Amino acid sequence: TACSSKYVLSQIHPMWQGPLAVPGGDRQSPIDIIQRKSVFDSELKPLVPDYDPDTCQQMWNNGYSFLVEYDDTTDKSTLKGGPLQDKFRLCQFHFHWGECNDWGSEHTVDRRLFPAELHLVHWNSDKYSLFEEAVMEDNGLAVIGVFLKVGKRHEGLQKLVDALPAIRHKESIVEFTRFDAACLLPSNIDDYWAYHGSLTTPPLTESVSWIVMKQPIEVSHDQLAVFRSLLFTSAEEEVQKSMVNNFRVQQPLRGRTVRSSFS
Ligand SMILES: N=Nc1ccc(S(N)(=O)=O)cc1
Ligand SMILES: [Zn+2]
Repeated sequence: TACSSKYVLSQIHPMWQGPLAVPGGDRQSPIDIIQRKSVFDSELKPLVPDYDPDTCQQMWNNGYSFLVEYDDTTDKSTLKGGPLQDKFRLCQFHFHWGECNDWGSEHTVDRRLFPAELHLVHWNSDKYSLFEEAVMEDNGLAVIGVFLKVGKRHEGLQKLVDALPAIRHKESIVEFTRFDAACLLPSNIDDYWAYHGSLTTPPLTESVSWIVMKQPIEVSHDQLAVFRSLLFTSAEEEVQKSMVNNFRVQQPLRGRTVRSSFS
């Protein structure tokens, strides 16, 4: 298959015929993180995620990825610390992945691609009252990126994998409760890179404080295969398209500095 050869992703996947770069955008995401060019910042504090599993509500297929959505009407599931000055509320998490294990992540580390990447999306509840407001503002959002690599089965992920067949098609939704998003974080959350960037899907707004974990989490080959059983297309459409390669290509750094919390 294309995955066996080192075939360059020359064709732009249908979903990316949209605006590949935002005109005038000079802090777009994702990026390649060049380790030797990142700058250690001793001021970076430990991250403090504090997630309440009771705020987990539903899981749905939005035609780009699948989202696990949290009740963000109160400060029950929050993130603070790290590079952040304010308190941020967890609103959803989702993933990006490839058609095979050779690629799929959005960020890369020294050009290394991972088979998938988790994004935990939070908005600044000290400054704004809705995600929709925060998404337009500088430092309105904080997204934690976690790389997935193929290895042992991830027990916490399995509850989520078991629910995926119920949302195969675009716009399908299923109740999904009592899920602790913290179980998807790596054991070491003190080592991360921090930089200012954007959403990686439309509206591509430059409002994100990115926090990319150094340590990947391990998931099994079979768990990733279930991600690939999802569809971009709704039940009504004649031609069904597998939901794979739902990642954006790396964007120019444009002079930004990537800070590291570790030396
Ligand atoms: N419209 N909401 C969005 C939220 C997060 C992201 S991402 N992939 O940057 O975390 C993209 C869009
Ligand atoms: Zn994402």
